[in-house]
Amino acid sequence: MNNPGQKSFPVSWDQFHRDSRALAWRLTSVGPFDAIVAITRGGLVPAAIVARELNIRTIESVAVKSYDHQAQSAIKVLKPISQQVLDLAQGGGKILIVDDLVDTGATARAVREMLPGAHFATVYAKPKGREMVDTFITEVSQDTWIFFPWDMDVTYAAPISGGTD
Ligand SMILES: O=P(O)(O)OC[C@H]1O[C@H](OP(=O)(O)OP(=O)(O)O)[C@H](O)[C@@H]1O
Ligand SMILES: Nc1nc2[nH]cnc2c(=O)[nH]1
Ligand SMILES: [Mg+2]
Repeated sequence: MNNPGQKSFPVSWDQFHRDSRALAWRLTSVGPFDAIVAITRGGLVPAAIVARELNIRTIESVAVKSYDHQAQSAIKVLKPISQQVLDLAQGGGKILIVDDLVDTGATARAVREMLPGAHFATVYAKPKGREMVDTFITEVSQDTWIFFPWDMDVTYAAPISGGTD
């Protein structure tokens, strides 16, 4: 659930797929890329969609945890980027880092430090973190909580005019 006073922006699977495809389209003018690094867990789904669209077969993950539910805590690197992908970047390979969203930018900053020359892309961006991202599709306000389709279920909605059916 979102915090009181916070707006919510629920995203369906269809919309997420469309927005991730739009991100892939935008990235066609930046690539080609030799590898994708997905920031788990939220970056895994857009990374798969972008990889399919841009025909990228080398996909690495980095596990960074910055939130317990909606409370932000210190950044923890639970799984670093493999030496193979770091070597690829060192040797001049073009790396694309993908995440679902940037909020404060703390996660993006931490991963950018691991791969300074990489291109950083997210589907959604909030103003505080926008500067950390090279390419994104949709900006939402800082006081909005984005609900992703994998965090939601189909449920009853009361009529706009009130009542129960
Ligand atoms: O810009 P920031 O303020 O750092 O927030 C953005 C990060 O927060 C969420 O991940 P989270 O750490 O909640 O983990 P998850 O991807 O496993 O849900 C989201 O997927 C981003 O990775
Ligand atoms: N699901 C979700 N995770 C986040 N992590 C940081 N901001 C957000 C957000 O708006 N939605
Ligand atoms: Mg994440």
